[in-house]
Amino acid sequence: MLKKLYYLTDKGQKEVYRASLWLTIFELVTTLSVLPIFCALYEMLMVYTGRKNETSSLVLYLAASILIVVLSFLSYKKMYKVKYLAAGKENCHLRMSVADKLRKLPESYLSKRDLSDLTSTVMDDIGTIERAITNSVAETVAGIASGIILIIALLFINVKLALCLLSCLPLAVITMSLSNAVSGKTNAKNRILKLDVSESVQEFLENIKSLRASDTMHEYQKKMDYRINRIVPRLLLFEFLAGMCVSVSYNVMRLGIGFVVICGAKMLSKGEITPFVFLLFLLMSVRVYEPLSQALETVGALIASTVAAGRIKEIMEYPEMSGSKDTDIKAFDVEFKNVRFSYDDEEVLKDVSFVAKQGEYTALVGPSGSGKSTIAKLAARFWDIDSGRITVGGTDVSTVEPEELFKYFSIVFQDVTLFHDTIYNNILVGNKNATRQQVMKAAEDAQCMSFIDKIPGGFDAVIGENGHTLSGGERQRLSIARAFLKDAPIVLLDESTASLDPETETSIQIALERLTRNKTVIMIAHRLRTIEKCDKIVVLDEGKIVGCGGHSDLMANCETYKKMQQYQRETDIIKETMSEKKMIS
Ligand SMILES: Nc1ncnc2c1ncn2[C@@H]1O[C@H](COP(=O)(O)OP(=O)(O)OP(=O)(O)O)[C@@H](O)[C@H]1O
Repeated sequence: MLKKLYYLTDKGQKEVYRASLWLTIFELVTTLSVLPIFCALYEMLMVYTGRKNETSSLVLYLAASILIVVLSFLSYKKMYKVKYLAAGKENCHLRMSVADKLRKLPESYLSKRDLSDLTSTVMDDIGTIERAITNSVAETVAGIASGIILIIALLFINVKLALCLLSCLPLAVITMSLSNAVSGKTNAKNRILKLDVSESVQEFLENIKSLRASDTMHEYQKKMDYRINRIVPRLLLFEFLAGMCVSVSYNVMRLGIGFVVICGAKMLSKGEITPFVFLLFLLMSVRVYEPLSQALETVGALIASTVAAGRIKEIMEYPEMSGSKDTDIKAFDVEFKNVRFSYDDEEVLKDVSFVAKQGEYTALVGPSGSGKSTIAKLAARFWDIDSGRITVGGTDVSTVEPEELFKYFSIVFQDVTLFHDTIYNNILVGNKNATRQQVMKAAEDAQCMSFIDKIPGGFDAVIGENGHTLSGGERQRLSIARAFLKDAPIVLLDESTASLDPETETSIQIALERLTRNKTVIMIAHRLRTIEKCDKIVVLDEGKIVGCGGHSDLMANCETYKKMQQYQRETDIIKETMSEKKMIS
């Protein structure tokens, strides 16, 4: 059961149960530890009141006490070791499993989930599960088990007194269950609010430059303060209510001790029980509640951990994009046949059909939002399509495992993702088996050396989170270097030279020509100048293909393309006029 709930390994589950067993032994031994002292005191009292002649068993009680102390130490040590080792290992295993699963999930899932939300699941929810394994599971199991064993023992000694002791237990359990149910729901709501706060902080940090530039920093901070302040009273109320319910149920449960005192005194006066039994019950009543209170307390944390486990479950059970790993694609024409695709409910590609041939350049052009980047991503199976077929060398991409398919693609997107690592390792992402020489050659081909040479540390310089120490053009060149290193047969270029100055752009274009020779190239470019020589230009408008052919064909037959060319010329004239004015002034 635990294994299913917390995604434990077989070994992890066994270890948690072992820890629970050792803790139960510890609880029972701790409870028993008062017995030899009690018996010794009772015997001394008997001698003092003249009911017995001498204290014959004191040495025996002393030996029992020592044995109990040793047993209690050993069982606690064993429990501690097993529990913390298991929790550490399982935590590590779960994080790796979630990361592995996220890697296999389709973009359709990842794009729906907010980054803070996913981070919170990977960090906080797994942390909650680790705490549940470390602090709650063994405590709850041991609390309930040792509580039941002690109650059974007391029932054997005297049923009536034992029932007096337990009389308030159902009420305490109901109070605690209610509190747990309420705090479970409140906790879920609080998490949403906490997430909202962390999202707003993240958004603030990411957009700090834009906020400064637009002079809206103060207003934004006010909104953020509001979001943070909104959550504080809720959290305080939650803590207060949870604490109150716990203390009410403790006290309700402890009312049973009062009943034992009243009922026991009456029974003693009537001679129904001996003073020994009465005193034993008084002593045990206090002890019997310890494990039960502990179980009631930790069961709340366990319930809270099931919410976290539910979120992990959602990720772990989300269907992966499956497919064969044993594909041997030999030809690399990329073909779209009657492809329809929607993000959520909105259809963004409507019956798209075209072939990007191996050894040719196929350009995708069209107004912003017409679906160019979506087509490029679908070719590499970032999403699965609604209907139609996308094939690479005749193999339907939906039958190929995404990571296997990815081997055939080199991709340079507009939004470059870099890692907080060295320049060298960032290029190595393209092909982790490449030699240092190959990495350096790729960097040279992508025109990276001009800036790498100037950075202290060169290839081994760390470039910060997402390469924030580099300019847009430098980041883009690193991503092109990765593509060079990968040298895959299909190349997707999405505005790959958009952030480069004209001089670097020209030299990269030359290098890209070398990279893409004899390959299937699908390129997206807003500047039509860069695609006029392409073998095929696919013109898109609102998700439909409205023209397909060479530049001169399209100039003759495609209105959308003609209009785009006209806009491009007008933009070029405006730019030229502006730069002339700049030079004159
Ligand atoms: N992850 C997403 N979730 C929902 N809708 C999306 C997503 N990505 C893109 N879209 C929408 O799909 C449509 C096509 O987007 P796409 O990025 O493919 O267009 P594009 O032609 O490449 O645009 P641009 O030239 O501006 O980059 C747009 O309406 C866009 O808002």
